[in-house]
Amino acid sequence: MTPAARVQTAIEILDTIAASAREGGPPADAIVAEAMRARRYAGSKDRRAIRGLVYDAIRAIRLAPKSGRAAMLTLAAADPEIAALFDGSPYGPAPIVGNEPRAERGLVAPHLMAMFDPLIGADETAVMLARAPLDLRANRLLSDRDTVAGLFADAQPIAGLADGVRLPPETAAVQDAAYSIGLFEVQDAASQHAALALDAAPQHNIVDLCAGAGGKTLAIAAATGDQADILAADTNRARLQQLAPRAHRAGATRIKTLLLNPGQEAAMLADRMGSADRVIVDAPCSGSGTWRRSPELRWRLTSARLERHVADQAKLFDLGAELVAPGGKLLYAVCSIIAREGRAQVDEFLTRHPGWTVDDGILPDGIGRPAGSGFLLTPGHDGCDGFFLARLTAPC
Ligand SMILES: C[S@@+](CC[C@H](N)C(=O)[O-])C[C@H]1O[C@@H](n2cnc3c(N)ncnc32)[C@H](O)[C@@H]1O
Repeated sequence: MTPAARVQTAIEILDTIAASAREGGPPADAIVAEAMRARRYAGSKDRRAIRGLVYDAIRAIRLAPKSGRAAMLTLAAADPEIAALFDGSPYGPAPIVGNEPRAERGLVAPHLMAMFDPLIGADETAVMLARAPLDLRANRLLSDRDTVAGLFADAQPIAGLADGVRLPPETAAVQDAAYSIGLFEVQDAASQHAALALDAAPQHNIVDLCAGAGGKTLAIAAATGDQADILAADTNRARLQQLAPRAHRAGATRIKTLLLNPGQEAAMLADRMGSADRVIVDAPCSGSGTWRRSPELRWRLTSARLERHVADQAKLFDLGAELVAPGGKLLYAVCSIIAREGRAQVDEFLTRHPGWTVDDGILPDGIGRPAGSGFLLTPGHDGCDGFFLARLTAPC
């Protein structure tokens, strides 16, 4: 492909990504992968270049652009080499005419920035779109950190995580044979901290209420030596279905799954009420803590979607509390740096549930910062995804 044809391809892919962000369709990664499959003629250099242009544009622009061309013109305005490729050559983009509209640069709309947790200052926003490293969790059921670190060049231990291994961005770790036999999982340090903050022990009866594909479920199984009984529930069949094969690969044998029907969650969990020693609610959220990895989530964040998340989080927080045995613990987690999804949810929970108390010291020393009644992990302070965590103890 010519360099101009790569730019035109990036424009077409950005058109699809922007439409999908507006309509709540598939994520950017899936769209890019599909676009590459459809363009078999593109070589590996072409693919790398196109992917680079697409993600540079997504990182640069704060809202879903009106068109892929408007997005690429924003990059062209700052990069004469890209501007020169708007040359009207075959398969390339048409020449730039007059005052063609460009997409606006920036992190997110100002009204959304105003909702960030007060701990998020300019130092944090500067790194919220930086490329993230690839974090692994050595699976202690089958391996250990030194063995996993030894598989990769430039592997570093992650501070505060006995099983954490950090690799340079885009290391093809999952292509290593050790992955296919369960020696490690790909898991950001913040998610590893979240699983450990549950304070689970081998004798515990645990519910993971929003288990998804089981990232944290598996970390909890490993932390308890595969001795705890874990119920992994979720309303999303496609995600939950991934858990059984993942558990099998990881050597985790005591995880049961439960597919919940939306609206009937409490009824379907009726026999578990008041009986769990530990419950984790890793609630659906804006994903604003993961913009380094999924920068296009910014384009999906509207006030209406945020309101829906906040309402769902409060409902799941309450349902999680109903499941906890007297004196048991509930971990509330969101991969978000928006205060309403984090510290405000805990404040409101405590008003609705007098008698519950907040646990301190749920993270290793030096990791995270107190944020209201919980803790906030951030890319700038902790070098991991943004995550809000709070652990609460039920009255006896
Ligand atoms: C942040 S994700 C969970 C990620 C997962 N815990 C992990 O570590 O990989 C939130 C999950 O909540 C699930 N969810 C949304 N509404 C739910 C509900 N009403 N009941 C249970 N799960 C729900 C979503 O399907 C999604 O998988």
